[in-house]
Amino acid sequence: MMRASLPRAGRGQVVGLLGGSFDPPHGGHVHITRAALRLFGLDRVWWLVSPGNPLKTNAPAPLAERLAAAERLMVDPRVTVTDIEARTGTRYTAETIEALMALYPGVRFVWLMGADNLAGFHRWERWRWIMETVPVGVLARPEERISARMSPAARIYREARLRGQRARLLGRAEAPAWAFQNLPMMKVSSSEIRAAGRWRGGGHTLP
Ligand SMILES: Nc1ncnc2c1ncn2[C@@H]1O[C@H](COP(=O)(O)OP(=O)(O)OP(=O)(O)O)[C@@H](O)[C@H]1O
Ligand SMILES: O=C(O)c1ccc[n+]([C@@H]2O[C@H](COP(=O)([O-])O)[C@@H](O)[C@H]2O)c1
Repeated sequence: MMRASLPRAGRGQVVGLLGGSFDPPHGGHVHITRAALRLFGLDRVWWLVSPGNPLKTNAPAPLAERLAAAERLMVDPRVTVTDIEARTGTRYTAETIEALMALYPGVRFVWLMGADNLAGFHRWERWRWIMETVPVGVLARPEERISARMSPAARIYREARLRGQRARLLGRAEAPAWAFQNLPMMKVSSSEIRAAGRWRGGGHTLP
């Protein structure tokens, strides 16, 4: 079931995009969203609840259940939970960003992700295009700081990193630009919650 309308954004606004399976959403997602708003100079964050991660083989719980859980958890007027990837029919992040740029001319998008995703970012479809097109904000995640910092993406784009206080300029920066933000970390993940049987939507596997 899809949402009735697309999220709104005005020209010149800076919108952070947090893509994820959110299977289920948890406090770590809320924590990094608030940190990103504060630290990267963002006006809004949209949670892009993914119909399915292209690199994951297990199907997530139904999209409607994940959206509903995300809306219950993330209550902040600056944050919108959206199923926009189901509407645009895009799965790969590069395609999604392309579609959003066409739908929202004049809006500045920033891609957000946890450090675990920076570590494997070079395996994403057209990842260099993403780096060259939108600023990228990376939030520290337990046990992932070193692998993220040593990753091919971090090494190749070393010069484009905004360090320290300059991370606040990320939202207005021209790509390539990225920032790695250390913050008090929350050791929580969707997989742990599913493994503990605390998510009734879990346990779906692809045929
Ligand atoms: N505790 C956390 N700290 C920092 N980043 C996080 C945390 N939890 C999730 N993220 C980031 O949020 C985004 C969406 O995460 P996702 O929905 O895949 O949750 P997850 O907990 O990583 O799921 P799974 O355990 O199934 O891989 C990703 O960029 C991920 O790196
Ligand atoms: O575009 C890709 O190649 C790609 C590969 C892996 C993950 N992603 C995106 O990264 C986000 C986090 O994914 P996940 O499954 O770790 O929650 C989500 O928006 C995915 O669509 C994108």
